[in-house]
Amino acid sequence: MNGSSHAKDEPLAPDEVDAAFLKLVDSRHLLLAVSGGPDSLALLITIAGWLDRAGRKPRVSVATVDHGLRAESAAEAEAVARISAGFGLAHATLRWHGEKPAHGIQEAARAARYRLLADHAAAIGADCIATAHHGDDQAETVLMRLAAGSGIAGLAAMRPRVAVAPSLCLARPFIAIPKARLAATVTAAGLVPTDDPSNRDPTYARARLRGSAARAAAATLGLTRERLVRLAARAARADEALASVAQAEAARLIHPFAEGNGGVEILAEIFRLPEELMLRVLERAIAEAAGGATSPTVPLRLERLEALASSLRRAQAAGGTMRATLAGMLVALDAGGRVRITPEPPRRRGRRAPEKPPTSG
Ligand SMILES: Nc1ncnc2c1ncn2[C@@H]1O[C@H](COP(=O)(O)OP(=O)(O)OP(=O)(O)O)[C@@H](O)[C@H]1O
Repeated sequence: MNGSSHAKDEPLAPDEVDAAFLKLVDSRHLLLAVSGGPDSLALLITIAGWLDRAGRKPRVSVATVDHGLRAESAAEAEAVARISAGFGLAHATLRWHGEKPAHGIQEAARAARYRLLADHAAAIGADCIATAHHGDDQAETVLMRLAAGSGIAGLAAMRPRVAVAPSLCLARPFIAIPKARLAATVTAAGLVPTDDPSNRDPTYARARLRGSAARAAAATLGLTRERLVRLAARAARADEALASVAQAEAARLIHPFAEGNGGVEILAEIFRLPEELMLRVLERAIAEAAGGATSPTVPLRLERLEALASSLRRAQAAGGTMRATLAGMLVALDAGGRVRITPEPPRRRGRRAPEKPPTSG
């Protein structure tokens, strides 16, 4: 599936397509996110072929988001609508009507795009959105995460399939497939994709990384797309295993804090866990204390979590107590080694103190 045994400009073969869509067979209704660019047109073309071959066929619909940022965008959405109709697939154009910010337009457009797609999925009863993120996107993401010194979860980069809401998943069937193979698939089908000039704008981080300097540096180190994609898959595998053990440990060690106002208590056994599991249980406890969530919803910076965990360990080893704040939560270690996490009391107006570093006592 990494395309290594295929020429780089070879269209996707049916068995590669079937392997890519394997994780989507249990979906009831798929919503394809198709911009009209080469990657997502390949998604449209190959899924149509796959539907002809597949035993169990999910219902498939298509949507194009018209961000209204370029003069051609309406015509591009119409072109996708026509191609979809040619394959017998329902298509909707979703327009971004909200206020457009002067700065950070790409980020705002992206957030609007995912919101419009999720709302449309709910409206038509789709249980999964499929995008055409590919191996080149994945390799870039892994490179950025490496450069940022990310942990295992970060190095796993974009997952082939994730739950984004209780009844909605986001699937990326092409995540291990080179971009050139997608373009070749579109060309072989005789279709002409649209060209989005913002993909080459050097002011955007992702596009910047596509710059020749970064690619050359990565190639010198042997960081090929194929290897980076493989690293992400292996990191995802390790991350899933760690997440499932962490979930079991969290269920065992985290309990509601009876006296408090929605806080939680972690049993002292947390200090016997390996560091990585301790961090994950701590993160989950903070998320639960923050909103009763069963999975972490508060994105915490790994460095801050690591600093908190090491302060807690030091204080516990010395038999002391400790208080610290993190992400609006008060974290308190008692002399018995229990860690209680409660929402920080509201600060007095006009006296917003900087977040306190951990203090041990
Ligand atoms: N206007 C659009 N309408 C529908 N789907 C889109 C649109 N733009 C992008 N997509 C979907 O999102 C995928 C990724 O697109 P792109 O690489 O441009 O996203 P991005 O801006 O880099 O952000 P991210 O990768 O985080 O989604 C595309 O392959 C396509 O499936």
